[in-house]
Amino acid sequence: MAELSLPAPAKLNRLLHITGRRADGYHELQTLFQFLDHGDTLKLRRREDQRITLTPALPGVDHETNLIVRAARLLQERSGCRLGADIALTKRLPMGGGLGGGSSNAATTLLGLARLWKLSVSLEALAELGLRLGADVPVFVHGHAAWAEGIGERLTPVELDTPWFVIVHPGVEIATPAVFGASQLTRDSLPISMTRALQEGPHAWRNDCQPTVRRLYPGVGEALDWLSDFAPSLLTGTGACVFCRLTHEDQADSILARVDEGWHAFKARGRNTSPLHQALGLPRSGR
Ligand SMILES: C[C@](O)(CO)[C@H](O)COP(=O)(O)OP(=O)(O)OC[C@H]1O[C@@H](n2ccc(N)nc2=O)[C@H](O)[C@@H]1O
Ligand SMILES: Nc1ncnc2c1ncn2[C@@H]1O[C@H](COP(=O)(O)OP(=O)(O)OP(=O)(O)O)[C@@H](O)[C@H]1O
Repeated sequence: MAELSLPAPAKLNRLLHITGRRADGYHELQTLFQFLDHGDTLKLRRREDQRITLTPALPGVDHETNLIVRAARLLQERSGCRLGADIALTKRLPMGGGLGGGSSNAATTLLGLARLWKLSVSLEALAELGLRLGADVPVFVHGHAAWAEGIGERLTPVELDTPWFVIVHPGVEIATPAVFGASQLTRDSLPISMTRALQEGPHAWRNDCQPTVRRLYPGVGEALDWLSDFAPSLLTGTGACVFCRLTHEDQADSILARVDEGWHAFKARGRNTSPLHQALGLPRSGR
């Protein structure tokens, strides 16, 4: 096998609490991660030399800073592998959308290249490597919906409802550090137990970044207000995407038919097992 075509799915933060800030500036979170059956696609082809090529380039992202290239280089360094890869990316996820596109691209690269290069490396080791690239990478590596704590890397697998979602991107790119650096951000939510969060259920779930993002990016507030007329809506991550939960696909279709021009919107189904892990035929992660 010299070539693989693999999904890099989106994630939603179904709930996001900020419970503190560490000395290094990173925030302590509690979140519920779930995957969507929608995302980018990576085609990976093995090279016999050590070059990593990526097409097309992403606007505003240098080759060496692209998370796909960084993930590939990290894996080469860590494993001592002398192979390379030609990688073709089909980008569907908006950048700076809170859907974890870059992190998911990195995780797909790590798992895909480990398979292509026939490396014997555990998911645990790949998740550790991934954490150096971003707080959201480990959940994509482990591949199961999860309750996350720490900076998002301490994961407990969970089973969540798997409804249809409508996801709206209001055409604003939000840099995660801009939200985490905002002075008004709530940083002192009381930690709750995973059991309590799951018992309370989707009706009670909130995102602590939402009030700050509304204030800083009025376009996101408009999308939230618009979508909330159909069903309770929330921000994912630090935005800019907002989503609502629906029981039937045709409810999603009727919302999509009314979306404003200038907004990008799509429907997707929640998935507790990552489409990446399904594509690779990986058994459920043991943690
Ligand atoms: C908000 C979430 O999307 C929730 O899933 C993630 O926690 C963000 O994860 P990510 O995009 O992978 O973030 P990283 O690339 O690790 O960090 C980007 C920047 O966001 C801030 N950051 C990120 C994660 C975190 N727990 N606390 C932070 O304060 C830091 O300023 C960091 O420099
Ligand atoms: N392969 C990649 N795909 C997307 N963004 C990348 C990639 N490599 C580097 N980046 C950089 O990372 C930034 C964040 O991208 P990403 O799409 O992951 O945002 P996000 O969905 O808001 O992430 P999160 O939810 O993890 O905060 C981009 O603005 C871009 O500069």
